[in-house]
Amino acid sequence: MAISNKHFRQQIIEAARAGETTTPRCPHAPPQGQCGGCVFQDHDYPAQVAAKRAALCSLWSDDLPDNCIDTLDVVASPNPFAYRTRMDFVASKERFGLRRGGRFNYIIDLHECHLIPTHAFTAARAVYEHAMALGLPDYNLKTHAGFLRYVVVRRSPDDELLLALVTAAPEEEKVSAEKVERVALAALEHPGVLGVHWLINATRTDVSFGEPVRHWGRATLPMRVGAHTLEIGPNTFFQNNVWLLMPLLEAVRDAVAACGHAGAIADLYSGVGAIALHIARHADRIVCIESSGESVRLARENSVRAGFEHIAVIEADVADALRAQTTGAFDVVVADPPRTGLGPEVCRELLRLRPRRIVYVSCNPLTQRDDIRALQSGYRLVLLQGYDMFPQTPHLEALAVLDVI
Ligand SMILES: C[S@@+](CC[C@H](N)C(=O)[O-])C[C@H]1O[C@@H](n2cnc3c(N)ncnc32)[C@H](O)[C@@H]1O
Repeated sequence: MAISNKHFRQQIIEAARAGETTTPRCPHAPPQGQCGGCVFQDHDYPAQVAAKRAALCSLWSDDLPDNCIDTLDVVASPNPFAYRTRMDFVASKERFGLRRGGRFNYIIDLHECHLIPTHAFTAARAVYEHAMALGLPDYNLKTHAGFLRYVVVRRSPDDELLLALVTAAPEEEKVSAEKVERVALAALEHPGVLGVHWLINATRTDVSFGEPVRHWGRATLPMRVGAHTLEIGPNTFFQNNVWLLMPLLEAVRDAVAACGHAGAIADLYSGVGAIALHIARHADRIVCIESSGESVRLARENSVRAGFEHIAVIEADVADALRAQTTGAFDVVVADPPRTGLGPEVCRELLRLRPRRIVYVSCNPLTQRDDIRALQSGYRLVLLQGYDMFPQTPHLEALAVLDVI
């Protein structure tokens, strides 16, 4: 049955709302508030996880036998609050916060947010207030006038912080630069803040990334994950849930290790190398493929710092890089694509390359299911497990393991 992302999310929301109610921790969360960041904070966390499990089972009901559906599980987040490693707060029309559910241009002015620790929210809000006090105008999403677009806070498992002011191109460069510097230097005084970036997004596109202009303090944030520390930058991706990060990486590592020591493993969509470092001991050679230049540079530095000389990081589009490989080039492939999934082209290349095992981490179960269907002429699904990386929201992550037929 064809199902849209919207329908899938709605299914989760409705099922969670059928569960036990509880008092939301945050006054901005529904039903009292209208913040779109948390959709069902007023419902028990176990009911949220059960709703995600039910939606995953229903999604797979046509493809898997009943006994597999019965054992399908979603791993709960050990803590459903203060879990995020990144929050992107919008600054617009004298408001600082998140969008109202379903409304692009209506920002809920937040005075607390429980998806990140209190000190992380306080530091981000202080940046906004200081910028406003200095007369750096926030950004109007409709007219595109103004300057400060987002305050982004990245947070490590050790609760250290890297902040970014994402702005439009300044009209008066020198005056704006001086004011941004004052905001950044004051932000560095907040507990846990290691560094502050100024990023410029001069386009009309509403994204919370930008061209790095300058930074104060540290340029990167150390993310200590298990035995390794990975440096991340202001524009790099990192897994979003500090509490489930290690369980997910361990499950990926176990799925890789179960194949025995490999000659070569490909880590597709490798980011700054979080997965590569955790599976490094299980192969003679790891080939990471990643399109973001900033992530590629950091992945190389992270591998060297971890003492691994057998990790190569290729800056390329995954489909292009796979096309250049010969059949049998990789014993195992790990893939962790963006929400759009692998897509038909990458699936075609994987069928041609025929790795023994594909370990597929996904933040979009719908595209993951489509990709697995596209791979079924050469692969059978041997494990599927949900991970609630995004409590209080209708999103979930899923890990699939496929073996060659
Ligand atoms: C979901 S993240 C996974 C990152 C990494 N595996 C981790 O665990 O931190 C997806 C990554 O794929 C990269 N990416 C997106 N499209 C790509 C493409 N077509 N080719 C290569 N990399 C891509 C993004 O820059 C991002 O780093």
